Amino acid sequence: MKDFATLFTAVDQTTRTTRKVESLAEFFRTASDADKLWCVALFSGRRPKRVITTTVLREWAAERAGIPLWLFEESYPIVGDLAETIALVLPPAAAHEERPLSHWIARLRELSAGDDATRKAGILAAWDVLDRTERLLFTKLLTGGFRVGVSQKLMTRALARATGQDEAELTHKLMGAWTPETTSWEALIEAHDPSADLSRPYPFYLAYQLDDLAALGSAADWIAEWKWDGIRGQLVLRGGEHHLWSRGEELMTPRFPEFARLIDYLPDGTVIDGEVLAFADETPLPFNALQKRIGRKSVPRKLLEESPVVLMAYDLLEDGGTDIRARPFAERRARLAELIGTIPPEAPARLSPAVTADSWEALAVERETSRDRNAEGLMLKRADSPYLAGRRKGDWWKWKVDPLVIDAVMIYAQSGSGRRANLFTDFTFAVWDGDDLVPFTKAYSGLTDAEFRRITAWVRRNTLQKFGPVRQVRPEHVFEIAFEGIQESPRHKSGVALRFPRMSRWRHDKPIAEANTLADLREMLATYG
Ligand SMILES: Nc1ncnc2c1ncn2[C@@H]1O[C@H](COP(=O)(O)OP(=O)(O)OP(=O)(O)O)[C@@H](O)[C@H]1O
Repeated sequence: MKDFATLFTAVDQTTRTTRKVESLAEFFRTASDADKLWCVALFSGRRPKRVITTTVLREWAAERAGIPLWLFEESYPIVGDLAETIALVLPPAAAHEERPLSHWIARLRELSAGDDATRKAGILAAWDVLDRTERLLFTKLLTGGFRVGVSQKLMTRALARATGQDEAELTHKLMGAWTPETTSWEALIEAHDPSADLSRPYPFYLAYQLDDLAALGSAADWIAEWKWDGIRGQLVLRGGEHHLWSRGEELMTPRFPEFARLIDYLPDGTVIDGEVLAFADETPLPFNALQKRIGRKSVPRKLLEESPVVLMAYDLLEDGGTDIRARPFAERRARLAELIGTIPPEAPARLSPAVTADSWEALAVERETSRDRNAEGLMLKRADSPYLAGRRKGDWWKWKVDPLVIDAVMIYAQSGSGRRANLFTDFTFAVWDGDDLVPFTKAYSGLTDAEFRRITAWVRRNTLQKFGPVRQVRPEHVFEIAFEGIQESPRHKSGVALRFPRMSRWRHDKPIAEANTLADLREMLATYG
């Protein structure tokens, strides 16, 4: 795994995006197909299952290093990373065995099937023949944690460079339910038979916050819709099956079993983009109703009755098995209206209606009624635009009524006091600045008691380091932080201070790479500060 270790060191030691892309592209040009496939998998969040708990691993590492456990425990906070601590305390390897990355991952799988004694012997034997960086990587993979400062987007850019394929096309190929166990490099990247994974979604198109209405030109070139307060979903109907994807590339199908009925009404080869919305008596319900159904794997009957959902459909990406994303939005929408028009009202799909007004002023008046409809404002979409991949400025704008929210990553947690002393309730949040997470606010309130209990259990299992009462946690969860105002502040590292920040939503649907950036905060400061 020497070449993968070299790649890891190269991307770990630079913050420069161009260098990272070059190193990754070099790996993709030279490694074997099996190793390239695993590299893509690891950098797109598809990690092998955890083989062993970190507690047991610490004991074995201390034992192998010939040091008492307390000394290992003392070293860990100084190094800051468990796999790195282990790599440092172990005695130098007696021999070196050069095997590819895919070999060591296959070995992990064998070990996870064995009993404790087999695992221990296998892990110690591996540590004995790997050099320091290779051990670090092997150990990271053992504990199921492989986090490096390389986003999926960067990895895809490097892959595009190495293969000569189009980046957006590759983004699409890498989506879906594949794992290195279920596919090959040839099938995934080179041959790419679309029927190989019938569930594969298209990359979601994401919007920007509207900053300058005047720059949009004539209102006649735009289609406005309500910005629904639900969760984004892409419904894929192919091969007689249905799949519902979240924008975080998570399959939500079992959580929303009611959408199975749509197979009876919509033709095979239909892919719809829309909002999953709690909905009763032809009226959207507040987000709370939907919240109850998020974060559970399956849904009891009672909840299905209490919180019924619809797919508020707003775009058609595939029609009769043909990718129609390049067609103008107005045309895709007209076809979507035709399809939805054939569905009886008891089936859970509606067309997101256009909000019509003959000028921006008239539309602004309509927008003021958003809250009464349980909508968050308006979405403006250019009528002749194609459906693009990812967040691109120009064709989709969010025009919210309450724009002061930011999606941030939780990085520190502290327990509360009094009644809440046994719960973690005080959190520090960060936004991205390049590849770094920069803390910018604390928040204490806004979650339900059940959510506080859940996050508390998670914090206990995912503490990276303790600083007195404060725990640094694995950056894994995104929360929407709502606030009343934003000001410049030289006292804060981020340069901004928020008024009355609170957690307005746990964004289970967002991966951390999608959290907001320091640049977004600064833009808010310029507009609302
Ligand atoms: N009519 C609509 N058309 C498109 N997106 C809509 C619509 N109504 C609600 N949405 C939601 O708005 C989101 C678009 O905003 P954006 O792409 O920035 O995602 P986001 O960061 O999740 O937005 P937010 O945090 O504001 O909900 C979509 O992901 C979708 O869930």
